[in-house]
Amino acid sequence: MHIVTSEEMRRIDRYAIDHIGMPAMVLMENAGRAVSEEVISFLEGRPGRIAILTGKGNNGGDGIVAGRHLSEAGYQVHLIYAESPDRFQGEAALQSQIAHKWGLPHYIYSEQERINWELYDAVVDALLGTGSRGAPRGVYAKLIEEVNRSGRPVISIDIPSGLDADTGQIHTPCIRADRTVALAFTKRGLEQYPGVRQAGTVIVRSIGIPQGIADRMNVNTYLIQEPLLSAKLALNEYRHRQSDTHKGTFGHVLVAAGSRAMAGAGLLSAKAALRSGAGLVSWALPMSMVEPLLGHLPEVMLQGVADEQHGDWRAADPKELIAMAQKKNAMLFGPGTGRFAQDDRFVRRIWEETACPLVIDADGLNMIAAAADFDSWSRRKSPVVLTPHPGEMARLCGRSVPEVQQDRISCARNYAVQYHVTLVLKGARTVVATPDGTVYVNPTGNAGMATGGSGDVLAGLISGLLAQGYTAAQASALGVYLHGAAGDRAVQRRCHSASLIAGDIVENL
Ligand SMILES: NC(=O)C1=CN([C@@H]2O[C@H](COP(=O)(O)OP(=O)(O)OC[C@H]3O[C@@H](n4cnc5c(N)ncnc54)[C@H](O)[C@@H]3O)[C@@H](O)[C@H]2O)[C@H](O)CC1
Ligand SMILES: [K+]
Repeated sequence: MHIVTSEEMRRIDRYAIDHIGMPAMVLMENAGRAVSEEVISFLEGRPGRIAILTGKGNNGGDGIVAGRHLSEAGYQVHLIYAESPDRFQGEAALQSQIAHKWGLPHYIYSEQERINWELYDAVVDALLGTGSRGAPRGVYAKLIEEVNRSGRPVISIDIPSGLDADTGQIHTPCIRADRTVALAFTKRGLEQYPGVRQAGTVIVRSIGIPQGIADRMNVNTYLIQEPLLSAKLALNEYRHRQSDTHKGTFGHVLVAAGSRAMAGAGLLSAKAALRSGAGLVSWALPMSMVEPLLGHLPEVMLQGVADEQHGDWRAADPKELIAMAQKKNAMLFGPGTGRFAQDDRFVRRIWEETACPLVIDADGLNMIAAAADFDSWSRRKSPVVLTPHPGEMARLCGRSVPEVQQDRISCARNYAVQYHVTLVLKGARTVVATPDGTVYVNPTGNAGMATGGSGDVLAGLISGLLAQGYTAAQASALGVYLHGAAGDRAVQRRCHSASLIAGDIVENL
C-alpha cells in the first residue's frame, strides 16, 4: 500500500478531478459516507449522539457529509462549526448549504458557551486535514484542547487535527483519536511516531480514486504488508522450497561478530541467519573465543581470527576476513565486535575488498561514522545494507537524534540515495530506504523488542536472506517484517511485552 505526503495527495486529488473527471463533490460524498460507516462500526451499531467538529476546508466538508449519512442512519447529529459557514471554501461551503436545507442541526462554536461534551457518544474530528499548516490556531486550537479534555471517543477524518501529515510530528494541540479514517491513501504522519499513537487505529477507505494514480504520480513510499511483499517485492516464491534441493541452494553466510564482552551478539546474529533459511552459516570471531563457544550453536561453523588471547578484534587482520568472505553469498559485520584502533580502515577494507552482499550493523556502523574519508570509499558492485538505530543514524549523518527522529523517512531516504546503500533505520515503524529512493515502512513489532540483542537478530536475518539470493530491498523489507512478526508472536505467547528477550524473537522466526 502506498503512503503519501499531503503534497502527493493534493496532486493525486487534482489528477482524479481534472484528468479522470471525478467531480470533487463525488469524492467528498464518498469520503463522508465512508466515514459515517466507520463511525457506525465504531459504535457497534448502538444508537447515539454525535458531534461533528467542522473546519472550513474540505476536511470539514467530509465531516458534513458524514453527518448527513449518520443522521439518515438514525443518529442524533450536531454540526459544530469552528467558524461561520459563510467563510467556508469550495465544496465545504456547498456541503454546508446542502446540510442546512436538509435540516441538519448546527451551531457555531463560541468560546463563551461551553460545549456539554457529556451529551455525545462520539466526536468526529473534521477540523483540519492535509491542508493544515503549522500548529492549529485560534478556535481550532481551543476546540482541540476541549475535546482532548472531554474524554469522549474521537474519530478523526483523514488525520488527527494538529498532526503533521508528512512527518508524524505533533503540534500543540493535536487531537488524540481512537480511530482515524484515512481517505484514499494512508499518510506518512499516520505511519510514523508520535503520529501513530495520536491516530489510534487507522482505517484506509477508498473514495473512488484509482490506486494506480499513485504510481503515475511517482509515489515511492510503501507500507509493508503481505500483498506488497508478494506483488511489489515479488516474494511469492519465498515460502516455496522445491523438494529436490540441498543446502548449497540456500547460500552461505559469513557472520563476523562478537567478542569476549559481547559473545551473545554473535550467537544471536548467527542463529538468526540460520533461522532465515540460509543453507550454511560460518561465524568469524576472535580465536580465543572459539573454544569456549564450541557446542553452543552446533549448526554454525566457527572460524577464529587472530586475537593474541585478548578475545577482541584489535589484533585481527582484515585480510583474514576478506579471505573467509570469498565464495560466501553474504556477509554480516559489526554486532558485538567492539571498537579498536584504526577500525575505520579495517571496515573500509572489508567494504572495498569483499565481493558478496554486505550487512553492516552496530559497531561496524560507528566505524563508518568515524571514517573521515567515507565519501571517497569506492562504490561496491554488490549491495550494502546498513542497519542503524537512531543513535547510530545520527552519528552516520552528523545530526542529533531528535533531528533524525523528526522526519525518519526523509532522513533514511536521503542517506540511502546519497551513499547508494540500502538503509534500515530501526525503531518503532522501521524505515527501509533503497538507493533508488524507494522507502518501505514496517508496521510489525512491539515495544517489547526494545531489548538488547534484538538488532543482532535483525542483522543476522537480513544477511541470511541476502545469502539466499534476495535483493537488498527484498531482504531488508522482508527481514524487518518477519523480525517484527516474530516479536509479536513471542509477546502473544509470553502474554506481556516486558518479558520479551531477543532469544524469543529468534525462536519465533
Ligand atoms: N484525498 C482526497 O482526494 C480528498 C480529500 N478530501 C479532504 O480534504 C482534506 C484537505 O482539504 P483542504 O481544504 O485542502 O484543507 P483542510 O480541510 O485541511 O483545511 C485547511 C483550511 O484550514 C485553514 N488552516 C490551515 N492550517 C491551519 C491551522 N494551523 N490552524 C487553523 N486553520 C488552518 C486553511 O486556511 C484552510 O482553509 C483532506 O484531508 C480530506 O479530508 C476531500 O474531501 C475529498 C477528496
Ligand atoms: K481531521
